[in-house]
Amino acid sequence: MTKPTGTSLDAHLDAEVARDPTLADTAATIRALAAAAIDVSETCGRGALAGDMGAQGEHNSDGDVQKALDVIAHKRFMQALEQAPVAEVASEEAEDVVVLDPGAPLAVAIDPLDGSSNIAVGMVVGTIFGIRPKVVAENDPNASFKTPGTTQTAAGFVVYGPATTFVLTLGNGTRIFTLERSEGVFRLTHDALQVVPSANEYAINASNARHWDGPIKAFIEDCQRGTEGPRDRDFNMRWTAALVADAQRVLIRGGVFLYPGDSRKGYGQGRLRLLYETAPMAFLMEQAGAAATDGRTRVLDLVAAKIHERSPLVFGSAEEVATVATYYDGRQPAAGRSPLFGQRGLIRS
Ligand SMILES: O=P(O)(O)OC[C@H]1O[C@](O)(COP(=O)(O)O)[C@@H](O)[C@@H]1O
Ligand SMILES: [Mg+2]
Ligand SMILES: [Mg+2]
Repeated sequence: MTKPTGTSLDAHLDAEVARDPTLADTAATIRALAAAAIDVSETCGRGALAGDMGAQGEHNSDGDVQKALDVIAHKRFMQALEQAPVAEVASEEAEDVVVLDPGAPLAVAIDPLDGSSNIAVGMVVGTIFGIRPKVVAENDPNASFKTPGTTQTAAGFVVYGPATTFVLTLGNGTRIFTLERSEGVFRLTHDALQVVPSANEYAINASNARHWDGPIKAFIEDCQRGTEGPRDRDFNMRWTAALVADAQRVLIRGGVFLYPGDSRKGYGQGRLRLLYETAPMAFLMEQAGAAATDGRTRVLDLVAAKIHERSPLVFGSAEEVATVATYYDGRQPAAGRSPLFGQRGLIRS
């Protein structure tokens, strides 16, 4: 781990704007989001004392049942973005794009509360955001969100865990800032992260195995076969049910995260949403020397047709992400795989 330098997030943003003055509005927006994140962290930190944060309400646009904390976080971040140079917001918790200051230069995609299934049981949750230039188009209110992830000027996520961390890129590396609660200041603790290219840890919700396509089944099966299979090394598995927690672990110690599309109804493109989950994560990962695809295609090149569009996601150590792609394009030997491979898990080493 790089030694904590203690630089504050504000000082880092000042330095980034000095490096590239076109980032001034992006930096102002990040400052607003960071202030709101501290408030949400306070609420998360009170756990059940803050009330039943997992209480179920309406369904959001993606069909998920909204939890109380989803709505609280959404409202707090929208308040923050009203005070920032932001024209419009695509939020997981709002059906349509929310217009704030039409003349402002930026658009923000946000997952106000990531890992919602963890709320009621007091496990790690987070927030994810991507910032991009506003695009004006006569007949399309969503035009700003119909550009590839490469147009993002910044991306980040917050982890409300044992510590509250603010993970950020403005296109000049990925860094982790940790909240010094006594000061109410985020301070640099992991500078210019570089994700190890190869690692022995994968993250996937293994309960969905029977729903995966052949390449994912084969990739995971080979990880599970360890030294007795073609990977010739043993793997460990983690699944936190919070994308932000898995992403922070991958940034710090490497590994590969997979949320593939599967055969369940509505999961053909997986569970995660391109604009406010996979594209911000992809920017952060690539800026840390890692990779992010939908299994085959670079996530940052993808363009959303709808603001809540889902996309499969594979990210992490670059060699592992590349290895997954070889299972899709048939470069992996099918040797030893029965024609019924995967239906009944016939391979038993
Ligand atoms: O419950 P599953 O299918 O394992 O999915 C877990 C994934 O769903 C998510 O919770 C989706 O995010 P939201 O909670 O913001 O909807 C991710 O954080 C997490 O990686
Ligand atoms: Mg989420
Ligand atoms: Mg969410």
